[in-house]
Amino acid sequence: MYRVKEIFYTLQGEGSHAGRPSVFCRFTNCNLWTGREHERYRAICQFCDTDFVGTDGPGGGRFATADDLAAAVTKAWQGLEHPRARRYVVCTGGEPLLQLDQPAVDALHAEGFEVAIETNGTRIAPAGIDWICVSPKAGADLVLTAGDDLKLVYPQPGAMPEQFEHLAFSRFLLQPMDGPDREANTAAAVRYCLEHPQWQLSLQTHKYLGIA
Ligand SMILES: C[S@@+](CC[C@H](N)C(=O)[O-])C[C@H]1O[C@@H](n2cnc3c(N)ncnc32)[C@H](O)[C@@H]1O
Ligand SMILES: Nc1nc2[nH]cc(C(=O)O)c2c(=O)[nH]1
Ligand code: SF4
Ligand SMILES: [Mg+2]
Repeated sequence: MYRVKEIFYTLQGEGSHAGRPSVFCRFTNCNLWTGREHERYRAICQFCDTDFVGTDGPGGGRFATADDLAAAVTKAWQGLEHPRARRYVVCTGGEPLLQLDQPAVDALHAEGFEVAIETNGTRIAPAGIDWICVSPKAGADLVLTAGDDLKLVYPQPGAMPEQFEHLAFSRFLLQPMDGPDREANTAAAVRYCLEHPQWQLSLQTHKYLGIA
């Protein structure tokens, strides 16, 4: 059984694929926060910008099999067929690696999707995921130490960029922490990238655009 908060079609807002039309499949639950506001202060990850509790969002639900999940993702895709455009699904959450397993990845591939994931990196991933973005969290053990984007929310006391830049990723990105200090955090991330050109800036462009 897969539990999914919401499934929706939008542009990838973040990271090195920003701007790409994508189905987002947001799994419920996370291992670093319960998702309940009154428990945020004692969570390992306290800055989360996402509601991942329950299965009540648009397109959300409980899917008994991998095929059912893949059918729901397919239903959400709205792009026209074109030889240059592959269907693209971003598995996120919550923490998608609590639920995304090999049958789900295989079923999404069988529906013609390229499969991407946004993960906190505390769990290993099933084989065959086409694009892996790891966003490490201070105070959480990182076990997924290779992938495509290493996207660090900045600043995070206890998770300095230097700790991660030796890992086996194709790109290293700083994403300003959203919240009351977003402007200052954005300025600090810009400064950091200018001084340390192995890092590049990732903005949450969907928030500036006012889209999901
Ligand atoms: C909601 S998380 C879900 C996936 C996974 N649990 C993770 O943390 O990577 C999706 C992305 O949003 C980022 N994120 C969450 N809260 C944020 C915030 N307040 N400011 C900037 N990025 C944030 C995460 O670091 C992650 O890259
Ligand atoms: N547009 C858009 N892009 C995103 N990239 C990562 C997201 C996430 O919540 O994982 C996200 C999201 O929630 N919306
Ligand atoms: S690990 Fe990801 S989903 Fe979990 S609380 Fe942190 S940002 Fe939110
Ligand atoms: Mg988001």
